[in-house]
Amino acid sequence: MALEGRTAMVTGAAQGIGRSISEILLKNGAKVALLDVAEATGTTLKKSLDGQYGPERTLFIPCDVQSQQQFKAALQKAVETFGHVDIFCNNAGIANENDWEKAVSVNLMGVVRGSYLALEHMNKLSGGQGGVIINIASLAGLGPFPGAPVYTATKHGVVGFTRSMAATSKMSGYGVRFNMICPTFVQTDIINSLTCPAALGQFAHLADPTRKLMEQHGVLDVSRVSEGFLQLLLDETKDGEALVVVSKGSQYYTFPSL
Ligand SMILES: NC(=O)C1=CN([C@@H]2O[C@H](COP(=O)(O)OP(=O)(O)OC[C@H]3O[C@@H](n4cnc5c(N)ncnc54)[C@H](O)[C@@H]3O)[C@@H](O)[C@H]2O)C=CC1
Ligand SMILES: CCCCC/C=C\C=C\C(=O)C/C=C\C/C=C\CCCC(=O)O
Repeated sequence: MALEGRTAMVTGAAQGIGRSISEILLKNGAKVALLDVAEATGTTLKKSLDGQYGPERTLFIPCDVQSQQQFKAALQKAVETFGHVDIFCNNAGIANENDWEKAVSVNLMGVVRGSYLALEHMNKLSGGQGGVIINIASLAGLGPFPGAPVYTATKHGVVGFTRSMAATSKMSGYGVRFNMICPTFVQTDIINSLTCPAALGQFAHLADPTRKLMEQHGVLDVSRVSEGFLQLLLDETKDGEALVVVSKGSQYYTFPSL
């Protein structure tokens, strides 16, 4: 199998896109450390995956990506259990325009924190074995998502950070590839934020047009994102790339040259 002997770590793995990415990694032979702040959902998923793949293939670690201490300990536990980690997916994210500081903390600071911890472990210049880091951004990382300015800002941040890290890693010789995925709407629980006045905050009046936007764009199955993830992971020529996943297909985004 393509990923036999490889070990991955996925944040926000208990459900939705993170779960689908974890499952495609397992199907292709990898071992996966599943990180999530939702302990009950993560524990239930781990039990179900144990039945399918055997208990030694996964590890569930309760972890809030906002906590440096928890995140560092989670990586340490995965390394102790599996020997190394060579695939890292920063996927955990929330949509909350009301508690916008938390959205920045989870969606952007969590991605920076996870990427730096993973790089510290993988960096060939400091004894690591190299690896691949794939961050989950959004179509909202490439253009404005009306009604969700802070969500949009965090995803633009993920795109800029990941592209810069790819260039930094290449120029430094770290042996670590950085890529990102920019999906349109995907059928997961986060979609409920669109009809949740508490999540929309001061922009609750835009709930209807935003829902219409979602109908126009279409809502994808999570498998479309995990298939894109596998493509980016296995193609070693991809570095600093944004894979856009929309209803009509998936394609690499061409950024304007400066
Ligand atoms: N569903 C969609 O339409 C799209 C989602 N995305 C992105 O995909 C990623 C995954 O979201 P979905 O699966 O759609 O949502 P989801 O709400 O189904 O899953 C998010 C997961 O992240 C976990 N999580 C939230 N805060 C966390 C924290 N502080 N620490 C650790 N785990 C945490 C949740 O417990 C949950 O298991 C997010 O970054 C989201 O922004 C991107 C484009 C479209
Ligand atoms: C706080 C409310 C935000 C609700 C967010 C719910 C789901 C978000 C998923 C995304 O990541 C967004 C995906 C696609 C939309 C992005 C841009 C919209 C395109 C705008 C346009 O067509 O003009």
